[in-house]
Amino acid sequence: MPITPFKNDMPTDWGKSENREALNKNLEYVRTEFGKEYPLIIGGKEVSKENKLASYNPASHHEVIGYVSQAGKEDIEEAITAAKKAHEGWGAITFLERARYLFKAAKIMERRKPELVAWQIYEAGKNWAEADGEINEAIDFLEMYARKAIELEQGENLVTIPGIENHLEYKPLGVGAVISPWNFPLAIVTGMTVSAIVTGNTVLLKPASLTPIVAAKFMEIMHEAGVPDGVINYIPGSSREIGDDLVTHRDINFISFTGSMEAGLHIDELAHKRIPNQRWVKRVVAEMGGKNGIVVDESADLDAAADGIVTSAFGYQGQKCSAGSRAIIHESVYNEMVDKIVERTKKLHVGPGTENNPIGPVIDDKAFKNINEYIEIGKEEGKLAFGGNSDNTEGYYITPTIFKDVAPGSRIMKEEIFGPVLAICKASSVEEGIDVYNDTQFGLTGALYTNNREQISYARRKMECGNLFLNGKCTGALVGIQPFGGYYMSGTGEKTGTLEYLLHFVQAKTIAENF
Ligand SMILES: NC(=O)c1ccc[n+]([C@@H]2O[C@H](COP(=O)([O-])OP(=O)(O)OC[C@H]3O[C@@H](n4cnc5c(N)ncnc54)[C@H](O)[C@@H]3O)[C@@H](O)[C@H]2O)c1
Ligand SMILES: N[C@@H](CCC=O)C(=O)O
Repeated sequence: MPITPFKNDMPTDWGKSENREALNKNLEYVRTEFGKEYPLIIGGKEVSKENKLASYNPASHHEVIGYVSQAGKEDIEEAITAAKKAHEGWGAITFLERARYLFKAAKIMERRKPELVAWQIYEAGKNWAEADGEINEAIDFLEMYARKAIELEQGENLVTIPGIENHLEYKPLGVGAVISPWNFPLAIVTGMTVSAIVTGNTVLLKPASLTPIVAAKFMEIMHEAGVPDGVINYIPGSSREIGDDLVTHRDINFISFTGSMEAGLHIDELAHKRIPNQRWVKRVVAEMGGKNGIVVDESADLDAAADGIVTSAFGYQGQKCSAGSRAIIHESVYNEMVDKIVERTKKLHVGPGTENNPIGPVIDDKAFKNINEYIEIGKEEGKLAFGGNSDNTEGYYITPTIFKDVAPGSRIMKEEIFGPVLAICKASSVEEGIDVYNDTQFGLTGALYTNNREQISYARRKMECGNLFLNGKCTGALVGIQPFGGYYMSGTGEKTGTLEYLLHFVQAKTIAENF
């Protein structure tokens, strides 16, 4: 079967009654699965532990979604042994053979989409579109990495000289750790894991403790796709208990991490400490946080800019690494823009994702407290223009909150809040606005709204971020269309979904045969 060109998976049309019915049926079905236990999976075997962690519904925090066995140090050893064994066969087959498992998994995911959307809604607190978009992204990663891996098969075209056959081929690194965040519990788990395995490596997957059940669903899909035992070992557990052992283990050759800057830097530092009998310099891929922003010029389409700002700031409650938590607005349209932003935000209803509310709960009690602390800081640093209320009696709800007249260097303009909080400040020109935009440690996503061509060219050169959007929102990058990944303290890596990203997980070997 010839492999067709890559195409992005399409969002579900919720206007169609059959799609709404399928989701409602699955919301009911998934509910009947609440409270189940999920074991570790090591070398294909289920390992149930006494130490279990409950995963809760953030929209209704007395509800347990399920219980997940927690890996201890001994399980890390077992999983590494299983992964090493599995690597003997998996690392030896071709890229094309491995890619076929990804194509198969993409089809299974597509078939199970309404169920996966339902799990996301319950465990991650997403609404329908956010949950659906994540399944699209996971499918896109499977389809894209499969195709990119096939490109690696032929190696590199080398200069030829008579009498010698020269060849460059790509070899896997061996066993690695995949450490994922909670906010994209399917898409990022899928992207990180399959990029590592399609290149011939075997992995230990440590999902985030807040969303391990969606990751268990990913494991089911990869199993159904026929991925051999031991290629992906599922080892949820406390990062405090097992994190350092995993990262420093002599036989872990690479760590693919996505999460906060703090954890990423800790892992990066630890991974590069010398260890006895070291055979590898570990590779660390660390995709980290952001403090993204949108700059608006007086020439911009102000309605489009207000739409973009509100969607970027409050989509998934601002819990995206790409969230646009700052708006930097030209002084001549400042008041008008603030009004437009507030007016749109007022219409965002807060409530559970099951009912498809635009704003759902934040992920847990810790996030709820942290975001509320930032709201208190915001009251000192700016003027509250909207929101500022929260209620955690049933779920962890925070109204989308807007601060205006915030000074450029203030904390809410520089620190990642990871919640529904938008800081707005004034600039006297786009150039000044871009300077303010650039004034953070991060460099993940950014946007400029303007109708001035010179400013567009200026932003192309000067806005320091991995993903720049011109006259568009700064969230929702699509695989293959806007390959994703940041500058500075936002990440070390190449863009996700690309051939270069796959090169993180291989080493090149040249072979010269003289005739
Ligand atoms: N750049 C990106 O592509 C991207 C994508 C999604 C999320 N993020 C970032 O992730 C963060 C939110 O996710 P989070 O709260 O899950 O992040 P986090 O750093 O708390 O946790 C991420 C993962 O790392 C593990 N971990 C934490 N400390 C560890 C340690 N010492 N050793 C080993 N593992 C450890 C966690 O258990 C979890 O699995 C935000 O900062 C967000 O911006 C970035
Ligand atoms: N890739 C996603 C963000 C992932 C991080 O949380 C976006 O583009 O919005």
